[in-house]
Amino acid sequence: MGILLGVIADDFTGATDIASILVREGMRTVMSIGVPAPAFDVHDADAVVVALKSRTTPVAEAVAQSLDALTWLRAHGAEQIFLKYCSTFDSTAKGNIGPVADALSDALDAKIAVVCPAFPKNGRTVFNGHLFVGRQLLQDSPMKDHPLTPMRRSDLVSLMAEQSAHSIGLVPHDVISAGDAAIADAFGRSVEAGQRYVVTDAIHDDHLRAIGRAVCGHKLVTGGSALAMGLPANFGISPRKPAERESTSSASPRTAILAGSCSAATRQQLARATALWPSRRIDLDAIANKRPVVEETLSWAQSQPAGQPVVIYGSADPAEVEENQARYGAQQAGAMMEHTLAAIAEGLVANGVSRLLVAGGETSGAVISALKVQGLSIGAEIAPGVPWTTTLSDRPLQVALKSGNFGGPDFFERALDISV
Ligand SMILES: Nc1ncnc2c1ncn2[C@@H]1O[C@H](COP(=O)(O)OP(=O)(O)OP(=O)(O)O)[C@@H](O)[C@H]1O
Ligand SMILES: O=C(O)[C@@H](O)C(=O)CO
Repeated sequence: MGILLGVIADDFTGATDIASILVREGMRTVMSIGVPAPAFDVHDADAVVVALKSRTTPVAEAVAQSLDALTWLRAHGAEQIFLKYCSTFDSTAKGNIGPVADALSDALDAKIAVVCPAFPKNGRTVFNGHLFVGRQLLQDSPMKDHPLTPMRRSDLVSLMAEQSAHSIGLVPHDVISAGDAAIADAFGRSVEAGQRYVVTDAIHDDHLRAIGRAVCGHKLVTGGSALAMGLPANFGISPRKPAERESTSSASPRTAILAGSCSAATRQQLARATALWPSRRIDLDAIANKRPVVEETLSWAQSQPAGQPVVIYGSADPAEVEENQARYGAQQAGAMMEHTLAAIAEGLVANGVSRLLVAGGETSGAVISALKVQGLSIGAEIAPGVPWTTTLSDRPLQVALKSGNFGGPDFFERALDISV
């Protein structure tokens, strides 16, 4: 028997985010880093999540990678495809959400697909087509200062219309609240009007579950991870009990926290972590000036007490990020920091670190790729959208990939209290 649901995620943290929701809702789920290799073991999975690093790559590359993932997922029986993007609709001026959705819907001959990044438990809601982060419109939230995908508008219909070749509709909250029949009618009208996509409002989880029921049978679904909570039921699968939370034993594995995310949430979490544990800041100028940053950081980490995590971060506030970007270019500044953190991760693992917490989607992509991880199994949830995972490899590592904006101020402390 093949898999039921195939997920194409545009970054690695987003992939673990949706995988943990599918697991919680009862789906046996495996996550592949990149398009699975021929030997990738699907076991008896109901869902496979393919984690790509396609959020900020050139459009053609993102489309090609996503189509490769689609080919693999369909060959393995996927009945429905979910394109997972960020709950803050992170995209560049050229995409990549629209062009990838267009390519997937063309390949699937999908007449309609919803667009719904809402994740109410993490404060992301869609109201009259506008995306909110907490009480702020997306464009007023800290996402306006994101180093790679600054989001300076909030109207999802026009954001999607700019990126896609197709016309876009909106199913507002009153229709969503009116229930399944009203939503199905609205979708039918959108198809008749020739709209390929419908942005759906969603303010709380019940809305997402209703939309989930309404997309039963859609070949393509697009959205944030929370929209996936309603999908397993369409395949006759019901939720499982959440994994038990236990304290880790006193013999904790050697642990490192690596942060490249510059989000307000990560910087707040780092403020606490650096007050608790040995920490070291990575300076972008030092990297640019070819100082031996990786070697120096590794030897510093080796000299720290083994029983405590080490905290290594490049994260900076918006003013400093802006200065760095003016000096080196946004892409180059990001790439220099990502490569450096990835090389540090490789060295740490070689030196015996076996538990890694990584903050930031691009950063996680760089770290996990450098460690040549091929897949992850999903464990206990630390915070909504952030599970512990174990690498599928001969020497398994415990890894948590935290989306920049996820988790409360005590995220890192909580994570270390929860067993994988
Ligand atoms: N001091 C710095 N100056 C400039 N860029 C930086 C600096 N520190 C980190 N960066 C870059 O900022 C980017 C942060 O993106 P990343 O996806 O890792 O975090 P995020 O966007 O907060 O997380 P998510 O995508 O999960 O929301 C990375 O490319 C990182 O290398
Ligand atoms: O949807 C989210 O916010 C996250 O899963 C993510 O994609 C951040 O990179």
